[in-house]
Amino acid sequence: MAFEHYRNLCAGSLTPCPGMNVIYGRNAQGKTNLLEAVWLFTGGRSFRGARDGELVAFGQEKAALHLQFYSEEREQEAELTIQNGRRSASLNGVPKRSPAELVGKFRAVLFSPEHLSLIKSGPALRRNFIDAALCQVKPAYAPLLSRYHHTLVQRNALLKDIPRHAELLDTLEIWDDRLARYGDAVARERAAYIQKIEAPARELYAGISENKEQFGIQYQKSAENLREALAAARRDDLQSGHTTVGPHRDDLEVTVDGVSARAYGSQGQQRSLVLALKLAEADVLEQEGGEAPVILLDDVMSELDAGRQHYLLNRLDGRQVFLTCCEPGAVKRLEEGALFEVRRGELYVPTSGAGHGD
Ligand SMILES: Nc1ncnc2c1ncn2[C@@H]1O[C@H](COP(=O)(O)OP(=O)(O)OP(=O)(O)O)[C@@H](O)[C@H]1O
Repeated sequence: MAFEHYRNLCAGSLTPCPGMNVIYGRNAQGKTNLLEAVWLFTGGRSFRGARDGELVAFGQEKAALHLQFYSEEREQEAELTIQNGRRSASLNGVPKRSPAELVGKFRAVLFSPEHLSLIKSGPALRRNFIDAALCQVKPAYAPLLSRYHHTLVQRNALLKDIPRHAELLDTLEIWDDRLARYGDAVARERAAYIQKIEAPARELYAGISENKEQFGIQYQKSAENLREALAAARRDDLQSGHTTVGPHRDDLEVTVDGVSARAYGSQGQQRSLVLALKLAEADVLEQEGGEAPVILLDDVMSELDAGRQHYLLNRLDGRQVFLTCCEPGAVKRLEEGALFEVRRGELYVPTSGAGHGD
């Protein structure tokens, strides 16, 4: 992996080992920037919600990233450049029309402290958890989801225009049909993914929690038949100026012993559930894609107690992991990994560590 003028990372490269790669350093040195750069090769956007233009180092015009990876049983390489507020990509020397065309090529699972509030946060984070995973499991899902969101934006604009232009009311039918078609497909894919993830997540949760609690997970649709629900909600939608039913309002319900983990789960239970869901995401990605995804753990170890840290590291044995932390000595076993220190945007390989790189 090589980078140039990416956020505070000036110019350098990282040669990781196939197992645990520990990227450590003090706060605000560039550790997360490095993981974010790796994540961009999944074809998605910055996991911090940054605009593309914000990824270019202050005072520079262009950022460049290069990644060599093994996928589809061969060595591949991808390049990303960010210039004029836009990302562009190439794969094995061939320019792509959009970076989204990289989706499904290089696959990764990201686990960061924000995910720890997955159970108790609002539904948007839970929908995002499903969508981010599903885009990689099934690359055709990404354009479907973006068609749904595009149609939703159009319908909402129309809902706001109709009170001033009554003649537009007839066109609402067309948008309802389109939204229902894409929306039903989005909800179907999400529900199928949740079904797939349930068994591995249940097994993982049993392993982490070491007791016999029953784990359950269910995709909750805001409407069974979206076309009918849109018609029924039309008056409300026209009044509020936005669409009140559809997959953008759906949620994910996680239960322990039959009761909502969000409403009743302890903080410990919620953390174990998130850990189980994230590890299950990696298992499903591997099952479906035939290859193990790369695991990106951003600053998550310090948020987990010793038992959960131990479980996580054991379960990830044999996978390629990139983990950021402030102090590798604080977590048992991390010092056995390849160590990379980040200091003010520069990458160093400590001479006493087991790490290697350039
Ligand atoms: N476009 C940019 N150009 C230059 N520097 C940037 C840019 N965007 C962010 N930074 C700098 O990157 C640094 C933050 O890096 P990063 O988020 O990777 O920190 P970190 O090492 O993960 O720290 P922590 O342990 O606190 O999470 C900040 O100093 C910030 O000012």
